[in-house]
Amino acid sequence: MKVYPKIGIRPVIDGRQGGVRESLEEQTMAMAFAAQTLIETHLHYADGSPAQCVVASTTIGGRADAERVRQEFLSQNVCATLTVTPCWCYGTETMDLDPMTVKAIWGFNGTERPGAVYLAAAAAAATQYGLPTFKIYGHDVQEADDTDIPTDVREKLLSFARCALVVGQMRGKSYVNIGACAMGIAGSQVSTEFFGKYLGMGVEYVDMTEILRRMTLEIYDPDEVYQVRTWIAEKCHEGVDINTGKSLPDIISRSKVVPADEDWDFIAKQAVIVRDILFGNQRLADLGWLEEARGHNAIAGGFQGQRQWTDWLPNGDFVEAIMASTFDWSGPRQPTAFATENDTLNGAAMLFGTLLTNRAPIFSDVRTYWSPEAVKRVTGHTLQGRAVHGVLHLINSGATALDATCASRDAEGQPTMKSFWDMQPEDVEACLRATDWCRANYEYFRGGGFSSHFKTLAEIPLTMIRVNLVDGLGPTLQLAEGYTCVLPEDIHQVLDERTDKTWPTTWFAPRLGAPGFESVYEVMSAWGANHGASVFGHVGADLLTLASMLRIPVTLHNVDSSRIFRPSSFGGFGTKELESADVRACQALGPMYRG
Ligand SMILES: C[C@H](O)[C@@H](O)[C@@H](O)C(=O)CO
Ligand SMILES: [Mn+2]
Repeated sequence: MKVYPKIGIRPVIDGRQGGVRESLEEQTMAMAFAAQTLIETHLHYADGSPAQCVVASTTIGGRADAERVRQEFLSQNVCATLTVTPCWCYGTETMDLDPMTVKAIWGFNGTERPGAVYLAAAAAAATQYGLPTFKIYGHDVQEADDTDIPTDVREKLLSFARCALVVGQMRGKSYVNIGACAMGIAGSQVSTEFFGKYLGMGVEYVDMTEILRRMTLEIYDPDEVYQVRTWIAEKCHEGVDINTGKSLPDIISRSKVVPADEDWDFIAKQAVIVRDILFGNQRLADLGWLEEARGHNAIAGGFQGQRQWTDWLPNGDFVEAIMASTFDWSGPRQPTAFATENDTLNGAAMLFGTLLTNRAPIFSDVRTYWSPEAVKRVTGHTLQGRAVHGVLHLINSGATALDATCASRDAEGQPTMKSFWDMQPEDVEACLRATDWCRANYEYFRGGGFSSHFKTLAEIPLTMIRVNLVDGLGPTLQLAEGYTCVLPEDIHQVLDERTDKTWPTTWFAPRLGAPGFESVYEVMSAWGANHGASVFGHVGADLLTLASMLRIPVTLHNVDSSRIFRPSSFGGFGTKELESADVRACQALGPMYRG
């Protein structure tokens, strides 16, 4: 039975019996239950289940109560605690001292009993003790009997809980590393220290030959493979074949060992097998393959592909695109952060984005900066609207979710990218109709295969994310909030056909103005690697909060300082230069799972 990571809610109280404690019991518990209701009715786990909290059975008036509650939480997989109080309490005698929980304290802003004073005292202790804690305190004084949660407090409670549940969902799970390093991409050289010490995850190593072993020994559900093959035939429409008419060198024609008309058969098996490697499949146990049935405890993964696979076998683009999407042949289901070229750091960025938003991730090369001048020169078109300052061409074969077509429609009929549990059959059909599957470019992919091909059809808010490893500093995060842009079809064609025209394209314009965001060109220049992972919405503030929980400094972002929500102790490293304070706080704290 799955024990979901939970938010443990700790109602803390002035322990003085004989009047004070008794007079506060009801209000204190009411705060705890109000916070529980807010979180459980607004947040979801990645599998669509409602978020879960566990409220302490008693108020906490001192260390004995605190320990009793800690014991209660032990069996509940509590990854974070939210301490709530309307009054003065005794800081270190009641605070959560567990180094492995993410912490916040909500001090009620009511002046009859000073909840703010406990908040400040406990936060000071947390700073002294190296237990980073988020402070939550309403802007306006409330009546003591007011059980409503003010909007500013709601937003911080939800942001804290949303990010804390991302931390909890990653903890104990695996990045499944299928293959090795792709084409010398440093992010493709997996760091067990990063995944282990910063995310609390394990790395599972699976050689690409495992896919061939399972194909050869038929370690897959033949009925499902048939279902996939049938679905592909019905739903995956082939696009242009740029190999047609080309006299390919002998080295290429000799390299393609799967006949072209059998590529989809091969790919259907590959898709089922890769999913089974990550998550397991009870059907394999029915077929006698007990070990394979258990999977590798994945929450994310990546496939090397290039080049030792794709130089002779059909590529993994279909597998990667479908894994990242909110649906497959069985209908809507949870998307997976699954990195092409096994770029593990972009896989981590995909994971952060999809767990924070419960939307599908987009994996892209940050391929080209198109200045307005260059677009004018080659097309005669003047970029307008959100593209007016130039655009970044986000494009990569493989792991771009088909949701990025933006063919899905929200309740108002507007283009969007949805959570899988909101995907309607017509959304799935629309995403598939907006995608065609082009034969792989044999010059790149000698083994053939098919690549998803589409363009993002709408202007939506988008946040692009990157995790980098910086020697001497460790992991860092970059993010850029902005918008996708829709270029006139003829203009898109000209620009798209100058590069790999058989892959998915998203035109992206980062929001300018913040330091490092002086121009679209500057954003690309500052970006830490060839890849970026993007998700629907402007989620930069939550990414900053999540990064601070993981002690990963953010070295590029365009989030207004008023939206930044980090543990109060980060302010102890300075309040003027927030970026350097962030770096120093993360360095001082070190990774959460430092062993
Ligand atoms: C097909 C090519 O090798 C691409 O995979 C390559 O240009 C990249 O995407 C590099 O990130
Ligand atoms: Mn790439």
